[in-house]
Amino acid sequence: MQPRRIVILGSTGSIGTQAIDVVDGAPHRFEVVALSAGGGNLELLARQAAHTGASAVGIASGDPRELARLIDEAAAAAGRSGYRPDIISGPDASTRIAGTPADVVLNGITGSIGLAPTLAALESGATLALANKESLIVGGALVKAAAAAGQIVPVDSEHSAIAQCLRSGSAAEVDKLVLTASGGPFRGRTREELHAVTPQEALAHPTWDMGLMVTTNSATLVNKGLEVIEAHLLFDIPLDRIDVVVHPQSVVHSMVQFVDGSTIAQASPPDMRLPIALGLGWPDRVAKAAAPCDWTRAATWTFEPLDAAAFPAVGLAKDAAKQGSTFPAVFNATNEEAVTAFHAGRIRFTDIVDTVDAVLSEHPGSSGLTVESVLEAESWARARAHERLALSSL
Ligand SMILES: NC(=O)C1=CN([C@@H]2O[C@H](COP(=O)(O)OP(=O)(O)OC[C@H]3O[C@@H](n4cnc5c(N)ncnc54)[C@H](OP(=O)(O)O)[C@@H]3O)[C@@H](O)[C@H]2O)C=CC1
Ligand SMILES: CC(=O)[C@@H](O)[C@H](O)COP(=O)(O)O
Ligand SMILES: [Mn+2]
Repeated sequence: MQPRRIVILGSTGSIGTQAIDVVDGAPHRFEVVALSAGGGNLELLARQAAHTGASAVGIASGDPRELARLIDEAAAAAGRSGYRPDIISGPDASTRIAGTPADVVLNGITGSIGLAPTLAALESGATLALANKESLIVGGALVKAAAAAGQIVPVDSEHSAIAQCLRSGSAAEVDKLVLTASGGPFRGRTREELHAVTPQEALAHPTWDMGLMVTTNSATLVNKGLEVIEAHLLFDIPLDRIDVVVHPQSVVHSMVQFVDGSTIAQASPPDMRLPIALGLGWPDRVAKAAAPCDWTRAATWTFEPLDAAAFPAVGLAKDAAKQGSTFPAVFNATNEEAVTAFHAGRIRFTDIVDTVDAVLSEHPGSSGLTVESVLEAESWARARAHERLALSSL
């Protein structure tokens, strides 16, 4: 059997680098044909290109001649002298790279900037292994309409877990989806105790090592809010039948409760290489993608309710999804701006979700959902967030 041709968007990030690990571990199953990144780490991208032999490499910003020079250097060091991939540069580089002929496109870009690449990957006919949850959430019905049945395979750990649990029952037998949340680094704190937490503390995730945006979103529980919308869109389950439970160990990645009272859960130590490998190989598993649970050692798994007073983000996200149209895009875009302001030291931690709440409550909505209306709502939300954040003080 020929190896599957894989495109990796966001190859220099947490998801992207782990995807290359997965490919390295199963060279008979996968080959990388194209890579893209933002351009913030040209050295790493050049080494990845020389290592994988990808035929095309894209960057959103940065000097393409410098990238070519670094690739030459990295290729010589890797014993691949003369290797010269096509280099594509500019804001639409990942969208163009997403159209490279391939079997699977992994979207590991951060943020709603991933929407156009997601749509381009779907248009190409390849399977879309989706880590970039934001593109599905902001694009909503647009992304779903662009996807053939089964064309989107979730990589997000909770949704990969649910997809695995759903193999044991039909959609009509599902009572509830139950998403687990680690609770983040501030689990157990009151709202008052959250005001003064620092960016450094927010980035100390208890169980996962991830990029800055998703790690911060885990600390505010915005990530879980986004994931409830993501589950609703991926699995067509109504929002009021999607619950969140706090599970600090991050070993049970989510569960499906069936109508007869049975619950099927997926468990494995927290390691994204498992859902990435399943996303690339779907529906087949990749042997030894990650270490399994060690059943010879004592272990305790705990579950507790979410404290919605201290962490209102999940409720806000559900409300935004119920309002529909461009509300989820406004939720996400405002959050992206507020997280950036928090890490720049301009606002307090609790201002992040308060700003999302305030901007959502001002949003007039949009009569239809098109790429243009999403982009317009996002730029309205980003501008409105900036106005509000300028008024916030530490
Ligand atoms: N990390 C994880 O374990 C998990 C992540 N996810 C989701 O996966 C996505 C990626 O997360 P993560 O890997 O942590 O993020 P990182 O911040 O680690 O990586 C983001 C990647 O996106 C690239 N990028 C940034 N801007 C652009 C752009 N304009 N065009 C193309 N590429 C761009 C970056 O390139 P560069 O930095 O080189 O400029 C980098 O390669 C997010 O949606 C996240 O929510 C979901 C579940 C788990
Ligand atoms: C690994 C993964 O899928 C992340 O999205 C994870 O869910 C973050 O953990 P919490 O949001 O549960 O803290
Ligand atoms: Mn997740």
